[in-house]
Amino acid sequence: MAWNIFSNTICQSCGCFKLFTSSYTKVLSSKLTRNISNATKLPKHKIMPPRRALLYVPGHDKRKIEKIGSLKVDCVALDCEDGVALDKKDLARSTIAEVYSEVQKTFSGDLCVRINSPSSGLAEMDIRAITATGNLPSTIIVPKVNSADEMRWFCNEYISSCKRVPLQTSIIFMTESGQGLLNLKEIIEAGIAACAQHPTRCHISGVIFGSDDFCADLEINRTSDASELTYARQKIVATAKAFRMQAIDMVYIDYKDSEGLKKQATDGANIGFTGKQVIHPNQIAPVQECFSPSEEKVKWAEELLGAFEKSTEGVFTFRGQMIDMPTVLQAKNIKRLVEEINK
Ligand SMILES: CCC(=O)SCCNC(=O)CCNC(=O)[C@H](O)C(C)(C)COP(=O)(O)OP(=O)(O)OC[C@H]1O[C@@H](n2cnc3c(N)ncnc32)[C@H](O)[C@@H]1OP(=O)(O)O
Ligand SMILES: O=CC(=O)O
Ligand SMILES: [Mg+2]
Repeated sequence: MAWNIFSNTICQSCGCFKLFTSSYTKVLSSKLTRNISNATKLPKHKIMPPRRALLYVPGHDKRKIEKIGSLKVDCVALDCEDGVALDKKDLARSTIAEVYSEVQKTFSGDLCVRINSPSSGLAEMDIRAITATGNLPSTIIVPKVNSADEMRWFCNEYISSCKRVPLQTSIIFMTESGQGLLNLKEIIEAGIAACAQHPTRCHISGVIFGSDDFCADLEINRTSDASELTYARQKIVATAKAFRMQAIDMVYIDYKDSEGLKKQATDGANIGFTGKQVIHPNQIAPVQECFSPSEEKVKWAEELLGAFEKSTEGVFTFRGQMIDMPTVLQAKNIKRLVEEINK
C-alpha cells in the first residue's frame, strides 16, 4: 500500500524515487516511514533552468541590451520596473517588444521580463506590450507582490492578454514588503491555484527577495553583513522550498566590491537560496561560482553515493562521518544541481 503511494508521488527527475526505493529495502524504521509520508504531500519537483545569477538590464537601454549575447549568465531580466525612469517606461516596453526575439537568438539562458508591480497602475500596459508580440517571454518577473489577490490578478491578466497560447511561461514574483513576507504562503498558493486552471500555459517557479524595497518598507538600517535581513531571507527560502520553487537572493548594490559580493553570495547559497540578483556584468562570474558546488564537494557527493550503493546498511561510515539518509539526500542535491548546470 505505502509502496504504491511512494512510487506515484515522488519526483523521479531528481532521483528521489531511486533513493526512496533503496532506502525502503534498507531501513524501514518508523522514522523513515513517517518522513516519506510527509514527502508525499509535497508538490513534485519541476525541471527548472538554473538561475544562479539573474542580471537586470534596463529595458530602454539598447547599449546594455546588445551586450546580453556575450554574457555567460544563467538568467537576464529585461527591466520595465525600477531600473527605468517613469518617463522612459514606454520606451522600455517598446524596446523589449522589438528586441526580445533578436536577443533570444544570441542568448541561450532564461530571458525574463520584469514588469511593474500589480499596484503601480503600470503593469497592465507592460503586460499588453509583451503579450502583443508573437514571441512571449520564457519568464515574467512580477515585483512587489503583497497579497494573494495581487497574484491572482496578475495570472488572470496575463492569461487573458495573451493573443497566442503561452507554453509554460514561468512566473517568478518578488517579496519586497512586510505584507509580502507575511502573506508569502498565501501568495504562492494563490499563484499555484490560478496557474492550475491553465496547466500547460504557466506555472509559478520562484520567489525573489527584493531586499532594497523591503528595507525601505520596514525602515531597516542596512549593515554590511545583512544580519538585519536574516529572518526575511530564511523565511523566503523555507517557504519557496516547501513548494519546490527556486529562491533568489538580494542585490548587492556595492557593485565594485567583489569580496563583499562573494561573502554575501556564499551566505545566501549556504542558507538555501538557488541564486542571486545582479546588476553589473562583473558580478556574474563570482555569483555563479558561489551558487555552483565546488569540485571538492562534487567529488565528495559522487564518492558518498558510490559508497551508499555498495552499503547494505541504512547507516554507514564515510570519510570518518556517520552517513544516513539525510546526508545521502544532500549528496543527491549536489549531483542534481551539477546535472542542471551542465545541461
Ligand atoms: C536594487 C533594486 C533593483 O531593483 S536592482 C534593478 C534595477 N537596477 C538596474 O537595473 C541597474 C543595472 N545596472 C546598471 O544600470 C549599471 O551596471 C550601473 C550600475 C548604472 C553602472 O553602469 P556603468 O557606469 O555603465 O558601469 P560600467 O562602466 O562599469 O560598465 C561596463 C560596461 O558594462 C555595461 N553594463 C553595465 N551594466 C550592465 C548591465 N546591467 N547589463 C548589461 N551591460 C551592462 C556598460 O554598458 C559598459 O559597457 P560599455 O563599456 O559602455 O560598452
Ligand atoms: O527589486 C529589488 C529590490 O531589492 O528592491
Ligand atoms: Mg525592488
